[in-house]
Amino acid sequence: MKIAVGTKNPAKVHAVQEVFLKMKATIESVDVPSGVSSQPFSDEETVEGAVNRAKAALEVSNADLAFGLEGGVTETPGGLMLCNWGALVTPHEQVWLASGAKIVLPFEVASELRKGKELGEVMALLTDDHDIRKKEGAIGVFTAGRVTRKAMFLHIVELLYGQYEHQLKLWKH
Ligand SMILES: O=P(O)(O)OP(=O)(O)OP(=O)(O)OC[C@H]1O[C@@H](n2cnc3c(O)ncnc32)[C@H](O)[C@@H]1O
Ligand SMILES: [Mg+2]
Repeated sequence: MKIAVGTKNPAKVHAVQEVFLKMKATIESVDVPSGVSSQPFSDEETVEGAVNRAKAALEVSNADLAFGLEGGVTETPGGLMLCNWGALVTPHEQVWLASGAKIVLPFEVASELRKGKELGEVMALLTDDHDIRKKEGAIGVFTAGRVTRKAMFLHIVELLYGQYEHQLKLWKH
């Protein structure tokens, strides 16, 4: 089985690799456009980015399954929240969706984003680590390392592949 993932970001690629570790699968990571702004600002825009990435990854790789994973933020009554979405697409044009855990961003971080800065930039300045988005990410920093960006995406990939497996079981009956 060949699986594609529409990003080169190791926090996302490693999440997919870990889920398929015990299966005979080859994972191909491909750099594809999200087709949305570099800092998505709603659940709708973030999920659209995930679907675009998955479809583009499938197209360039000819894989059996393709994942698109996208990070963004969304305004809520409790404040600006981190939001993450994943999409799984098949060559039969089926699409499954799943979202990740959400936390409210600290006010200072939220206000920088509302001024138009990207979360990646803000987090790089805050942590003095240019590559923080490829490592524990904002969610890791603000949860004292308990839930890293990879762990959060791993959960999304499990939710996606689990839905696909459930569908396969129904077809066999
Ligand atoms: O290479 P890609 O796959 O694009 O990986 P990315 O880190 O840019 O991730 P997204 O495009 O999905 O995220 C959209 C924006 O939010 C930033 N971002 C999202 N989650 C983050 C996190 O946990 N820590 C730091 N930056 C994050 C990211 O740098 C972008 O500016
Ligand atoms: Mg990006």
